Amino acid sequence: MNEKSVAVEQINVLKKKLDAAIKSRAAVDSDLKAQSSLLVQFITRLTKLCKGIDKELDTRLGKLKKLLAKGAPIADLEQQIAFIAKLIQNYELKTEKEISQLNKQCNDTAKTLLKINTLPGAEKRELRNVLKECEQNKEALVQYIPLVSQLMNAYDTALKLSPALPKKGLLDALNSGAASESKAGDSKEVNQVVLAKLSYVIDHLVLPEKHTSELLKIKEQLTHNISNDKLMVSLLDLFDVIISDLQQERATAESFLSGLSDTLSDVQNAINNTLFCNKASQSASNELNAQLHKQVDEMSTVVDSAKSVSDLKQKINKNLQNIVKTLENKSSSENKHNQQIESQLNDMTARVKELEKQSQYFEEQLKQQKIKSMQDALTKLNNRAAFDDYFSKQLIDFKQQSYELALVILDLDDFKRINDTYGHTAGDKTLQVMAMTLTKKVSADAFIARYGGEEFVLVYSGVSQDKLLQHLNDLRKHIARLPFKFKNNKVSITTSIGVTHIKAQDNIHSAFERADKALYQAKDQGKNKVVYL
Ligand SMILES: Nc1nc2c(ncn2[C@@H]2O[C@H](COP(=O)(O)OP(=O)(O)OP(=O)(O)O)[C@@H](O)[C@H]2O)c(=O)[nH]1
Repeated sequence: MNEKSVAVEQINVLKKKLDAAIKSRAAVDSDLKAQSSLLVQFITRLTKLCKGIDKELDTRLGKLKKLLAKGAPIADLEQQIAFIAKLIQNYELKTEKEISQLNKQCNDTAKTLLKINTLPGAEKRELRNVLKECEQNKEALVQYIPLVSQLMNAYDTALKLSPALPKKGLLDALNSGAASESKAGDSKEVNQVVLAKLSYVIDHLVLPEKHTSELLKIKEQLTHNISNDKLMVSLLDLFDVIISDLQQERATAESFLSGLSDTLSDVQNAINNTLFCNKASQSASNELNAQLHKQVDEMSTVVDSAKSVSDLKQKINKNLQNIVKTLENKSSSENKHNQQIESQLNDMTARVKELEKQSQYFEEQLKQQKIKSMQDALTKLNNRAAFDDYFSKQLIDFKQQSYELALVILDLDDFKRINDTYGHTAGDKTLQVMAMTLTKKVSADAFIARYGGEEFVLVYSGVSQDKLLQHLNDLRKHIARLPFKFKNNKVSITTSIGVTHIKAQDNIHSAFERADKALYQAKDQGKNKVVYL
C-alpha cells in the first residue's frame, strides 16, 4: 500500500468519526431541546401555581423561563435556580408558621362556637370534626379549606339562631324582618331569629312567680306559626309584664328607702332629744343637789342659832320639810326624765323592728331572685350558671384532696325531630319529663343541671368508673323505655351519654371538652350509647 492510499483510508476513518460525532451532537441537541421545552413547560406550570404567593418568586420564575427559552448559558440558569431554591425554602418556613397559626385559629374558633348552646347538633358535630382534624397536623394550607368552610357554616348558623351572638337588638331584627318581608319567603326565616331570641329572653327572665303563667302563655304563642303582627303583640305583652314588674319593684324599693330614711331621721332626732334631755335633767339634778347641800348646811346654822329646844325643834322641822320637798322634786324630775327616755326607746325599737321586717322581706326577695337566676325556668332544674358555679367549686375541692369526681353530659337523640314532627310544646314536655326522670333516678347527692337546649349535665362524687357506667347504662335504658305519646303515636326517646372522671391537670374547660368528646363519640357510634373517656 502506497502513502496515498494510506492517507485516503485515514481520511475515510476520520470522516466516519466526524459523521458519528455530528450525529451524536444532533442527538444531544435534540435531547437538550426536548428537555428544555419540558423544563419551560414545568416552569410555566410552576409559575401559574405559585402566582401571587410571593412577588419575588413570580419575577424569578419569569426570568428563568425567558433564559431557558433563549438558551442562555448553564451558569446563568444555575444562578436563577439557586435564587428560586432559596425563595422556596423561605416560603416553606413561612407556610409552616402560617399552618400552625391557622391550626390554632381553627381550633380556638371551633371551641368558642361549641360553647353556644343553641347551635344545632349537626353543626356541633362538624365543629367537633374540625377539632379532631386539627389534632392531625396538616402539611398544606389548602387542607384547611374544608375546615374553614365548616367553621363558617357553624358561625353563620350561630348568627342566625343564637340569641347570645347577634350584635343587633330585637328592634333591628324586627326591622330587618320587615324589610325582608317584601322578599318572598324571607319573613318566616327572620321570624325564627326573633322567636329564638324571644324564647331565650323569656327562659332567662327572673320575674316573680305570679308572672310565670303570663310568660308561659306568651312563649306558647311564639311556638305557633305566628305572623309578624301577632309577634309584635306578643312582644308588647312581654314588655308589659317586664315593665309592670319593674314598676312594682321600684315602688317597693322606694317605699323601703323612704321608710328607712324616715326611721333614720327619727332615730337621730330621738338621740338628739335624749342628749338634750340628759343635759337639762343633769343641770336640774345639779341644781337640786346644790339646794340639798345648802339646806343641810343651813341645819347646822339653825342648830347653832336655836335659843331653846322648842325653837330648835320648830326650825329643824321647817328645814326637814324643805329637804323632803327638794328630794320629792328630785325624784319626780328623775322619774319624768326616765319616762321620757323609756318612751323614746320604745318608739325607736318599734321603728327599728318595722325596718327589720322590711329588710327581711327584701332579703327573701333577693334570695328568691338568686335561686331563680340559677334555675332553668322550663324544667326547674339547676341551669348552666348554677352548673358553672357548682363545678368550679368542686374542682377547687378536688385539687385540695383528690377524689373520684365525674362529669356526665346527657343529650337527647334526634330531639329536633320531636319538635318538627309533634311541635315545640311536645318538645318542652319531653324536656320536663326528662328532668323529672333524672331527679327521680339519679342519686340525691349527684348534681343535675340543664346545660341548655336538650343537653343535661350530671356531676358525681366518689363513684368509680365501673359503677358509674353501670348506673348510666341503666338510666339510658330506663329513658329509652319511657312511654311517650304524642298525637296518638307511641314515641321512644333515647339519649347519648358522654362521661369522664376529672384528672389532676384538668380545668373546667378541659374536663367539659373530654366529656363532650365522649358524647360526640356516643352519637357517632349510632346514638343511645354511653361512652367513657
Ligand atoms: N321544645 C324545645 N326545643 C328546644 C329547646 N331548646 C332547644 N330546642 C331544640 O332542640 C333541637 C336540637 O336539635 P339538634 O341540636 O339538631 O340535635 P338533635 O336533633 O337532638 O340531634 P342529635 O343531637 O344529633 O341527636 C333544636 O331544634 C332546638 O330548637 C327548648 O327549650 N324547647
